Amino acid sequence: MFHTQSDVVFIKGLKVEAVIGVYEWERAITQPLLIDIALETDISQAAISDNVDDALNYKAVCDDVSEWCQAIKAKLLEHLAGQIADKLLEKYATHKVTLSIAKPTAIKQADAVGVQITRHAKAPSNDA
Ligand SMILES: Nc1nc2c(c(=O)[nH]1)N=C([C@H](O)[C@@H](O)CO)CN2
Repeated sequence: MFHTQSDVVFIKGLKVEAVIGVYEWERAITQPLLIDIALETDISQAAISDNVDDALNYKAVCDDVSEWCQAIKAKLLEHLAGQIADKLLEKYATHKVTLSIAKPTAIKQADAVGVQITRHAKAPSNDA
């Protein structure tokens, strides 16, 4: 489908404590993650109705993403970001997700390190 609108629901600086990392010592602790999410969606119905049931609910997204990060216990940020983007596209009314996940305490000499990815919903197939 071709999307002409470019409305976005966003979340900035979502803080999650989770098991993350490739080294053995990292598997035994939790570390802070800072997550930014932009979900492209059509907000026009919610803008008219003023009803949260018509909106892509950012509180629900925050709760889900926190739970998924803690459950996945990924080694690489790349794996975690890919899994979360796929789940958001599957569960929510969004056709494009941009997600960045930072580890603010991983590298002493850096404010933060991390990854940013953009994923699109698969186009519906024409197979009957
Ligand atoms: N591109 C990546 N590089 C690294 C990652 C990662 O997830 N993606 N992870 C680590 C370690 O877990 C690191 O955070 C420990 O300081 C190293 N490089």
